[in-house]
Amino acid sequence: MSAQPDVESSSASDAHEGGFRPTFDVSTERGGPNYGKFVGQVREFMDRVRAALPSAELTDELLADLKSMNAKLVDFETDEWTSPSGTRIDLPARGNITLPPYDIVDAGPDGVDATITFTRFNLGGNGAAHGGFVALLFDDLGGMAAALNIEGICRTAYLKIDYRSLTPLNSELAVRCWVDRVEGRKVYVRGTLHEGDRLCAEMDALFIKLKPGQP
Ligand SMILES: CCCCCCCCCC(=O)SCCNC(=O)CCNC(=O)[C@H](O)C(C)(C)COP(=O)(O)OP(=O)(O)OC[C@H]1O[C@@H](n2cnc3c(N)ncnc32)[C@H](O)[C@@H]1OP(=O)(O)O
Repeated sequence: MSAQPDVESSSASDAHEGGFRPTFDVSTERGGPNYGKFVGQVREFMDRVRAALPSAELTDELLADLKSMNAKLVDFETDEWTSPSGTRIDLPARGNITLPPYDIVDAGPDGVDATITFTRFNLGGNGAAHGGFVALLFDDLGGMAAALNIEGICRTAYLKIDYRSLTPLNSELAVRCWVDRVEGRKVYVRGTLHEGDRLCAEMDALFIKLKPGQP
């Protein structure tokens, strides 16, 4: 972990008055020391499923394995504030398997710099990344840039992506998000995604600072 956003810690039992919790229990321990490797295996599995043409026998075998693994997790469900998948700030994308596994290079009020390598799971068509994953990447990192700039929690009001050139798989890309201007509760955020010098996509987004208790 080189430069993760400075998210304050709060007790999981803190009331948040029905609103988006402004602080949450960050953790580098939940799920154990091998939780990152576990997430890595989950991500590799999703890549391999996307890429594979399994035999009928292998599909049946994997189906049984997956039923067994799902059954093991049933009794360990927890809320979003304490699940390591989303709060493990030492892991790519906070360990959140929903997100592309970006790595934060630098994050602060001036903006967020990160790297991302899209893989087979992120395939859109004909070898390029799906535009929805590009938007997801920008939504999360744009929201982070907004939150760090205003020191408050925001929600996305709009998110506009210009896809300037194809976004490749299996190549490390640089993503940057920064606050362009703040007008009251309105936080205008811009972003870029590059492969080397080549611009793949740009973001223009509006995030709204939530009022106390606002969900
Ligand atoms: C460190 C961890 C970082 C984690 C980052 C995670 C980022 C993830 C972010 C998300 O994905 S959030 C989920 C997607 N977004 C939503 O579900 C939001 C759904 N919409 C809402 O909840 C409300 O519409 C919203 C909070 C965005 C705004 O409602 P409000 O009642 O708080 O504000 P209001 O409608 O009064 O608008 C405030 C100002 O923004 C303006 N505005 C709102 N929506 C707009 C819009 N879409 N376009 C342009 N302007 C807009 C509005 O005109 C007004 O301008 P003025 O102050 O000048 O009058």
